[in-house]
Amino acid sequence: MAITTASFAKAKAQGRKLTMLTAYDYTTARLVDEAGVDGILVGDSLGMVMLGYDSTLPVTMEDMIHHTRAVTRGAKHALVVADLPFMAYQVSTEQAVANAGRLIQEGGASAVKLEGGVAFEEQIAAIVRASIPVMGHIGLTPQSVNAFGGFKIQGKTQEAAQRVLDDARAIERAGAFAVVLEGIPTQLAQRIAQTISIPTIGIGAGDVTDGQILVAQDMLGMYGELSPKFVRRYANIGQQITQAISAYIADVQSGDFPNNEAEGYTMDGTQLEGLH
Ligand SMILES: Nc1nc(=O)c2c([nH]1)NC[C@@H]1CN(c3ccc(C(=O)N[C@@H](CCC(=O)O)C(=O)O)cc3)CN21
Ligand SMILES: CC(C)C(=O)C(=O)O
Ligand SMILES: [Mg+2]
Repeated sequence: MAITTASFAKAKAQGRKLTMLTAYDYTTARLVDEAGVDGILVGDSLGMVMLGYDSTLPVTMEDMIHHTRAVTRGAKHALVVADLPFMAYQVSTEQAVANAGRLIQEGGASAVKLEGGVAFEEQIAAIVRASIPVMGHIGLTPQSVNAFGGFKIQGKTQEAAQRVLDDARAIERAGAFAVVLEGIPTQLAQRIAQTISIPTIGIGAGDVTDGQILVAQDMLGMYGELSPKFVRRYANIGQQITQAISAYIADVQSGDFPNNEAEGYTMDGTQLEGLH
């Protein structure tokens, strides 16, 4: 059975931890989906991991739709959530609803995610009114990298923690079905998880949230340019890829690959005699 936003609420009610990972392409979506995660996020982190930018700010709606289409073709079970990129929802509520609609209609996503709480309560409520489920995202919101002066943990002082808690309440009030808590102290994440009734999905927010999310390439050891403390490395796929490619280069150069019996094709030799 396919996962829905109702499955997220049910998991929280039953105390079953929710699992999410990112995917940006068909092949990865299939692998992540077959392993059995509840949700797949087509994150705007694809700008860094897939496109080589040093932040998520250059990512466009066209980028998001292109990758979301690939992921939705590969995901048979998990709920696919797509990020609204920087400037797709900040300018006006009308633009926010229209762009959320494109991720659903053109991308095939089942829900959208946007960063911020109090400041975008109106946008969230309007997208929800258009029958599009919304996931909130607060704390270390990467689209605010310039305002934060870097990818810095948020909510460490009373004033900063109050802002994050107010954002969480605004997101719940606006009708979001879940919220990502990123890069905040575990004690603050616990307070938020106790205060709001919708599922909380943590990344760098400790073990107190209703679920967890990571960037797949981070936990698989395929993307070395960031090493946030919250990433646990479950494999070293990047190293395995480099080793496999080095072996291929050596085999071609030595004449070991290809082997004509194992990896080549033959024809009836008499057919060659007629060639001129
Ligand atoms: N591959 C990837 N993984 C991510 O988790 C991710 C992206 N890309 N792109 C968008 C944002 C950027 N993110 C980041 C990037 C760096 C840190 C980081 O270095 N954090 C410091 C904390 C510094 C402090 O204490 O304030 C760390 O040491 O963990 C955290 C989140 C999370 N997101
Ligand atoms: C890290 C997650 C929450 C995200 O927003 C992304 O991958 O873009
Ligand atoms: Mg994102």
